[in-house]
Amino acid sequence: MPPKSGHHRAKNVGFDDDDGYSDDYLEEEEGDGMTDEDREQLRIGTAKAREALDSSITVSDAQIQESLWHYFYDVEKTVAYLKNKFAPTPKTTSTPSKKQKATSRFDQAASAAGVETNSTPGKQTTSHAQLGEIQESTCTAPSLKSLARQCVENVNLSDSGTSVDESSVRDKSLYPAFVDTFPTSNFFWDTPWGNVPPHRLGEITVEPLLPRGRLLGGSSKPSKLAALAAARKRKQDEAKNVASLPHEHDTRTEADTAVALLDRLSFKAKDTTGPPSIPKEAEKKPRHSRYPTRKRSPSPTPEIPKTEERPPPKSTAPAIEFPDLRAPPSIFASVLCGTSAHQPINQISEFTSFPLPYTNFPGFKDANPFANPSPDDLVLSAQAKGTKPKPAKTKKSNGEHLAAPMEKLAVDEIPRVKSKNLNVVEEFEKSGMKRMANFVVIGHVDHGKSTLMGRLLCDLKVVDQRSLDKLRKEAETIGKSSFALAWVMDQTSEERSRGVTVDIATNYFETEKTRFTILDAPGHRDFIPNMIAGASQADFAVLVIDASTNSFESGLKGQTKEHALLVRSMGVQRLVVAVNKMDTVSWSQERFEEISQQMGTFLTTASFSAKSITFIPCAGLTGENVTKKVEDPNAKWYTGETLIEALDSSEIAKRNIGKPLRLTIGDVFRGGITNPVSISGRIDAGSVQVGDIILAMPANETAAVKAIELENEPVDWAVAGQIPTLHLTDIDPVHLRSGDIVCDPKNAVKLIKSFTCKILAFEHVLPMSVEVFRGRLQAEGKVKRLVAVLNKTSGDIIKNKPRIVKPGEVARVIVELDRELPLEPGTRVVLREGGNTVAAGLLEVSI
Ligand SMILES: Nc1nc2c(ncn2[C@@H]2O[C@H](COP(=O)(O)OP(=O)(O)OP(=O)(O)O)[C@@H](O)[C@H]2O)c(=O)[nH]1
Repeated sequence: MPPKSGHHRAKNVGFDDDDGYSDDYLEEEEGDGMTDEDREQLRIGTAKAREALDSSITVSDAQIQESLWHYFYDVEKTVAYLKNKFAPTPKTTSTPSKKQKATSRFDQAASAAGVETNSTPGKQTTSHAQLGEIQESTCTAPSLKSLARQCVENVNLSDSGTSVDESSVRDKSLYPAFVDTFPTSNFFWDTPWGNVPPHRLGEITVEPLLPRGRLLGGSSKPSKLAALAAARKRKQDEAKNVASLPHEHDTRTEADTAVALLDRLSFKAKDTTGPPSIPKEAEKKPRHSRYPTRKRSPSPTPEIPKTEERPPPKSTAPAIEFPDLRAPPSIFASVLCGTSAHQPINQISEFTSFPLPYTNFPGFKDANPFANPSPDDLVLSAQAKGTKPKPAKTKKSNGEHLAAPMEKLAVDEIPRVKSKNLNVVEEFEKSGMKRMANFVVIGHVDHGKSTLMGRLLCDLKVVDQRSLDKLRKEAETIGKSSFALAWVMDQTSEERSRGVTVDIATNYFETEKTRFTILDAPGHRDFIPNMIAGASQADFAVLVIDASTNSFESGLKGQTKEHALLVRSMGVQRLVVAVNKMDTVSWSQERFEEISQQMGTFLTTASFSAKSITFIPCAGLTGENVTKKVEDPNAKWYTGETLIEALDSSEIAKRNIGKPLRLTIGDVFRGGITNPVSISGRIDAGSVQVGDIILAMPANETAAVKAIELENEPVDWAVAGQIPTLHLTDIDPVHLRSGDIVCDPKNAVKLIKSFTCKILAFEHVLPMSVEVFRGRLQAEGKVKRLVAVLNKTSGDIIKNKPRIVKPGEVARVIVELDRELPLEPGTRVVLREGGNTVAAGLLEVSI
């Protein structure tokens, strides 16, 4: 028969079914929905309870019935409750008048460390409606099956330690000792995290005895039905246990059970070595006279005992240890280290470390992993045996050890580049190398000098066809296709864009007899100094003349004559005259002979020997008669040499290899990574080898020759007539300029300010201001005095102290410089005035 009333329904409600109830539903069922059977049981129970109660106890029927209702018409329970509740005995101090918030574990720990807790006094009334919340917070430890049952009944027991309203305490009389002596806040007090002793491990399968709310559904307040159902279930369990226990007192048995549990937990409230937070006042105040042996555990206001007064803890007696304020070790750390670093060794037990399954194996316990050498030790010892180090040499004392490097720091004059000390003259003779010739290409602007040299290099395969095709394409791009061959020599962007040679361009080729160095000079008058620099390095000259109509004539008025005179005044005796662009005049024999006659007359006037002059008709653009015979039918009249044959047959002046080093710097290169300072120039006399110390003049600074390159190949030495590149060390680049003289420090060039010079006059020469050129070396000066006019051939004096020297005359003059220059007898100099060359000559004597 299904229950009809709420009471019946509550009896059949399992805990698990309670989740579906709400307070609203409870209120609705608690109306006057009692059945007749309920009313009859209440009436009979009331009569029996009235009989059992003493007359001294004043209680109303309604109160009796209320109790019967709670105890499911159990008269005996009801009477016990009513006696306890309404007995005239004085009220105990079990309920503090002031409700204070209990001290949490943290606060107790803080108190133990001398930190006052911030207890917040306040009233907190716990009602039956709050039962679930309280129980949830205090009795959820799964290991305390029986304890949880107690918690269900002791609704006034809270973690906060706050006593509840007197009227609402209905079960306190049943378990007062437990309530007063074991606040759950201390339950885990002596249990370090991760080191729960086995006997305190919880049983996960414990049935929930309390109605759950909140997260598990339902109301946050436990329903009355749920509380009654729990109480009924507890009653049934008690009935089973009571049968096997002495029948002295039911509640006492329950309390003893709790005491036994506390003993197992090593909880000694009476022990003087107990937790310092236990106040003595609390020990003096028994909560319930019926169970006076149990003391309440920490009071709300713990008293901090003085450390010095506390006796030393007995190691044998289990005691509650207040945790250190420092954070306990993690499980991982506990497994690794076994225990906290600051825990006393004598307290290390099996509970202080996380037990691992294999730790109980006898083999593991007896194992001593550090008894034998480790694998690393074995390997190291084996290695030590295999490669025994040789006995160390006796080390020098510290003083000797430090003295050795100091000796290396000694300053000496030995160059860092070691010289091979070669006899260069012998090396040169033994080498059997081809004769070497440097020629300068001179002539008026645009007469075809660069084009002619480009043709020569291409025909001699110095420049391959692919490179030439590339140059042609690039020249076509900017509309200067006719300059493609000239670009073989003119390699700077400025020269290519302007179509004009600016500086000396150097290139190399060789024939069967000779290794040639080309010095392509600029034809424009603005670059005469550069032309002079090139001419100063030349053994002979190639004068290029444009055979086109009017070009030859304009050249005579321009740099054709000037260049010829300059090279002659600088010592050049051999001259090859290339009558160029013969294709433009259809290889006219008349034109060629006209030019040859006019130029021959002029050149002989300029002190060139007729037999030292060779005229070659050619066309550089087409390549006719450059390296191969001309095939044009109009040129049948010419049966002479080609240009290359004329070059190869040129006589070369004797080298002054055995004399002291004299090198005219043609160019200075700075900033290379491997070679920070390099110079190039013709060796006028002497030789140089790697490791030599040289002297730069007029800077008067020495340097070491680190390396030598000749025609882009490294060599050990170089001799007069060659134009090497010297890589230097131990000198600042500021001391090296184009035109300076590099010489042997032991036979240095002197610096002079005035000298006697035999000149060939190009213009009228008077005592006058002039610019003095020695190659690229240049200085302001003046013709101070005219000494004499000389015979061109014999050099005899024709006239002393002339007032003027006419063009074409040879004279001896005294030149004075504004600054000192490295000059010596035999040096070729050029005198220029206002951009015109007025004379060139040979330095005779320094004054
Ligand atoms: N028709 C013809 N033109 C030539 C010949 N040689 C050179 N040219 C042209 O003459 C022009 C000038 O030639 P370049 O070689 O630059 O003359 P350059 O004497 O080197 O000039 P600078 O070095 O500036 O003094 C170019 O346009 C050439 O194509 C030739 O044999 N025949």
